[in-house]
Amino acid sequence: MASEFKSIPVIDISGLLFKCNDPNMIKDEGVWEVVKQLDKACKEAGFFYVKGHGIPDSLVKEVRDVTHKFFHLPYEEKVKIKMTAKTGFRGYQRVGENVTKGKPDMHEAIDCYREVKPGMYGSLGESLEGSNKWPENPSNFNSVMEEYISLITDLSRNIMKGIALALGGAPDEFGGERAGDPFWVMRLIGYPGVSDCSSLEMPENDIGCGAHTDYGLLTLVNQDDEISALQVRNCSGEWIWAVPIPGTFVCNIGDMLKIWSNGLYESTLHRVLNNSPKYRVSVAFFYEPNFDAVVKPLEFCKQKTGGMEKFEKAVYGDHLVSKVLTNFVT
Ligand SMILES: N=C(N)NCCCC[C@H](N)C(=O)O
Ligand SMILES: O=C(O)CCC(=O)C(=O)O
Ligand SMILES: [Fe+2]
Repeated sequence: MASEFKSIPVIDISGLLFKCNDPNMIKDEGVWEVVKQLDKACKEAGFFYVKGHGIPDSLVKEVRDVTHKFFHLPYEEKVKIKMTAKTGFRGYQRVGENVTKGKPDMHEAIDCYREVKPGMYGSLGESLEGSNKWPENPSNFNSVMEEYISLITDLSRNIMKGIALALGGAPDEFGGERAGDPFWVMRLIGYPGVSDCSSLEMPENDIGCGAHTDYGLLTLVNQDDEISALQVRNCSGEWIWAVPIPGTFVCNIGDMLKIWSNGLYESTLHRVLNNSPKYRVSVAFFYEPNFDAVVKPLEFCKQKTGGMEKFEKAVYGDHLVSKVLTNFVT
């Protein structure tokens, strides 16, 4: 259970990154300094900022810039890459199309998933079969995103090595059949500001994205500077702002890591409210288990948490598909 945290910790992970490909990483003091902070943050909040992550600020900013440019285009242009069941749920959705707990969210988005080839995961993966629909406009969209996905995938894998150590496992605990061939999801999200909302004929709703937990392992959010919108719930039910800190990603634990850790780390509820007059963009990257991973509490986590399995086993792909299929009004 998340504690009564009042703010979200900031962790400089450079000490972990220096050594994360070194077979002797577990002997390194700098690594353990980071691991200690990860453990505390994952236990207390399930959320933390990372700085010293090594992805150039210019690329991180460019990803948001091209996303702003896309959402600024007229609807006719955006709908050219419309998301439907036929596109494997990849592509553009307009404001109000995504629903959380039965309520339309005040955001538009492009949903992207790692490619799923026909038949790749049998019936488990069928509804997500397809490849991403990149817009032609802005013209550098595709190349910027491909570079970003490659770097942020590596970064996520390395943070997971630190989290594996923090749980008391080996650095590669989340390799192999667990997450050695990680699935990923990326959502490019645009939240209209308050003044823009009134011009849209939408049911009144100031919730950019309703309260939810993320589905997989680890989420990294790249959010616009200056607008506070993301909120995280602590154990007293207070909503704590994840105020933007330039040069950082906001990271949080997903449902599959909650199961693997037998609840040692939890996937914390969060939501988005854009009450500012400015249009806000965020790009959420979800680093996930292998699509067909069978997820059940790790033995050493079970031992640390009273010896009983607190959660039923899950198949990651099943969990994802069941969420995706209920996220849209069709
Ligand atoms: N892949 C992830 N985690 N996406 C998060 C979206 C959360 C909102 C969604 N409508 C829901 O109800 O889950
Ligand atoms: O926009 C944000 O800051 C977070 C979005 C989010 O929580 C999600 O897409 O899962
Ligand atoms: Fe989320």
